Amino acid sequence: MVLESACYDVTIIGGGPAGLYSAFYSGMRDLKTKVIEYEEELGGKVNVYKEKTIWDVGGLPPTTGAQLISQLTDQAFTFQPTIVLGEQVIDIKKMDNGYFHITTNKNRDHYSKTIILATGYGILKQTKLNIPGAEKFETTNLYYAVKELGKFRGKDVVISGGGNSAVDWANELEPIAKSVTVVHRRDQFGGHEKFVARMRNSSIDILTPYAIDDLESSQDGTCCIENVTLKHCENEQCQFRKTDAVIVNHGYQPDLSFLDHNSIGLKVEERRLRTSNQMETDATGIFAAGDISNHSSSIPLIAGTFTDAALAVNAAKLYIHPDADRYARVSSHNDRFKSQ
Ligand SMILES: Cc1cc2nc3c(=O)[nH]c(=O)nc-3n(C[C@H](O)[C@H](O)[C@H](O)COP(=O)(O)OP(=O)(O)OC[C@H]3O[C@@H](n4cnc5c(N)ncnc54)[C@H](O)[C@@H]3O)c2cc1C
Repeated sequence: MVLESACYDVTIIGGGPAGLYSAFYSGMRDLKTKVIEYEEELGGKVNVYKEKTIWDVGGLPPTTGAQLISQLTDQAFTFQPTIVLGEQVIDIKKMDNGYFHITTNKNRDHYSKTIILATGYGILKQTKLNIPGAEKFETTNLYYAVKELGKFRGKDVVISGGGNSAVDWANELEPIAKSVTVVHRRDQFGGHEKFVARMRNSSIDILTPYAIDDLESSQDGTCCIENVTLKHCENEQCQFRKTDAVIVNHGYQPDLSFLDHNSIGLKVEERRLRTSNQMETDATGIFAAGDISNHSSSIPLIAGTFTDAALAVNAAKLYIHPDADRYARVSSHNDRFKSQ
């Protein structure tokens, strides 16, 4: 028997942009709210690009990832939700009274009338370089994320990868590094056309179709990479680069295993959850927002998470209180702000 006082109206799983905005919006709708996040910090994927400039959130001047996290977190705390950090949700069950029982890897139990899944593509593990012994350089000059741009000032940097991240980091580093070489298996790059064009028209040395084949350690006993061997993917000819830092952006292997084996009817298709345009999943009482949600208008960008979050919270409100207003009122008319 679960005490009503231990039960939340809404439990949001994931503390990235979708989860943080859901927490704010849920407070606006006067719902008792909890956020459960696996990492020890809020912000979701934005934590991997804290120093990158984000240009495409409406109404915000170009903002760093760190600033965006700070502002989203402040906003999420407006109505004092309960925040649980460092816990991975591993199971969700529906109880006889219709409430949800959520279990985490810390053997803790959480109870909720509704759930908003804001897990992104899941817990992210970076795809590592497939070269024996590469891991020993991770404490020196092999990077899977750029947390501090200043570290690369005046350095010869090799970036491996051809997606958004590789292109963005190449452009961000070009003005401050001594040299930037981008190595990619294909001739085509992902990301916004404008940023790919900027990379191609800069001093960045682009090598395609090449891949890193070997890392050579320095002789001074510091366990740093000093040279990289780059192999042509078709004719296998090699090029060599002296380097101070290697950045690898080969994407992520996401862990969404708790949804793969769920007993409540959630359907995962290509690592995303099928949702209606009101953010309902296939399991009644469970809604989704952000990158995890797959609906006809979904867009895997920060701006898209905000609309999803508002829709998911409104749907959760109606699920608990069918007579409630369908939408929250304009924020300046919202009763909750009269006391702020
Ligand atoms: C390098 C890079 C650059 C980007 N640049 C931009 C940009 O410039 N502009 C833009 O609009 N978008 C950008 N994006 C995309 C943007 O970051 C995502 O669209 C956004 O973060 C999605 O937010 P989300 O809350 O849905 O998911 P996420 O940010 O992925 O957050 C999900 C959270 O859920 C947690 N979680 C997952 N599973 C569990 C579990 N079982 N239990 C507990 N917690 C769990 C995760 O730890 C994570 O913190 C970029 C993405 C990357 C990778």
